[in-house]
Amino acid sequence: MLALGKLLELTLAGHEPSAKIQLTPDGTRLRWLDEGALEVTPPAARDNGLDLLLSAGVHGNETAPIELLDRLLRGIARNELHPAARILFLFGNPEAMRRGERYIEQDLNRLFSGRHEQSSGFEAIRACDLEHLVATFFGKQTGRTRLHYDLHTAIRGSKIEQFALYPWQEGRAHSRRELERLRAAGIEAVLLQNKSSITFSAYTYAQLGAEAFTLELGKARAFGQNELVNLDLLENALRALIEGRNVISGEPTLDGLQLFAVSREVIKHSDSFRLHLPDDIENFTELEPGYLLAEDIADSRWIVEEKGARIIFPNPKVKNGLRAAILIVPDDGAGLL
Ligand SMILES: O=C(O)CCC(=O)N[C@@H](CCC(=O)O)C(=O)O
Ligand SMILES: [Zn+2]
Repeated sequence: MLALGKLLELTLAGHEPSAKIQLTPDGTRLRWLDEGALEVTPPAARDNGLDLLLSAGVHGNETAPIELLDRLLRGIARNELHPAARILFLFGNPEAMRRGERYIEQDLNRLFSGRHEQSSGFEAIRACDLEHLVATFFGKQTGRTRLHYDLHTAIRGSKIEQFALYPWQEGRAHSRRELERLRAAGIEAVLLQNKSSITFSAYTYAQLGAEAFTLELGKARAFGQNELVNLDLLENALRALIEGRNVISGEPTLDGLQLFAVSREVIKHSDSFRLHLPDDIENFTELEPGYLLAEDIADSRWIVEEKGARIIFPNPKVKNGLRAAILIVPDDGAGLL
């Protein structure tokens, strides 16, 4: 196998490869760009016009998706997988991956769309570098298709194990076709955002015009301990996308895909913030109207008013000013294009 196919090994060891460019026997070019960043270019005759960004490790302890990208890249480097798409493989936070932690100084996934400029330190520099790498990858060419999957796992268990978050941009409708593709890849639910955000997928969606998603793929576990999460459907779908094969067999459908909209983001404003949920509560747990969800400084209270409300990503330990939970409600998909 080509040495550049071992991007994960190189990244975990903190090694820069001596040969930055390598070619597979079928003419696919691998180019190492930076720590944790590798570009794959198919031979011109096979290029189908898709620019595919696959990222994982934006949170360093979310290893199942890191292992998934490692398998895909090794498949390409072994000449077993024959790309028709241009691909950028990214491991977001190499230092956090080496330490097996979510982040080192601050959450990298809250530093995009320029937010890194208001900050300093390790993750702020990396967010800036990632924005440049991605903007360069997508380039200025028109007529190509831009797609980004930012792969994550969640801190806690979930009533719906594999789900996606679909960013938002003023005047732009969410795509039914992209949701059909996700459904075929084993994604069980999609949360449609309704305001801008500072996450990685929100950046590529709103600033670079890509179709972009954060995918949540089970619970975060250490390297080698991910046998409980079955990513076979997603892996098959990604292999098909890479090779330019149709992912969806038969009539595309959204049947079985649950849609949700954000009702409210719960923001932690101070150290007095208290979240009134059991520690082991699962994502997508329903909360009854009238439930006192959280309290914060100056007697502010978060009370559930929405019918059918569910909670995701409850985390009272986030830094002040950041999202400590999301309240979501079922969506009928009427706004899809
Ligand atoms: O389990 C949790 O509490 C967090 C899981 C996680 O890292 N989720 C992403 C979602 C990004 C998005 O909103 O698109 C995050 O919080 O960064
Ligand atoms: Zn994550």
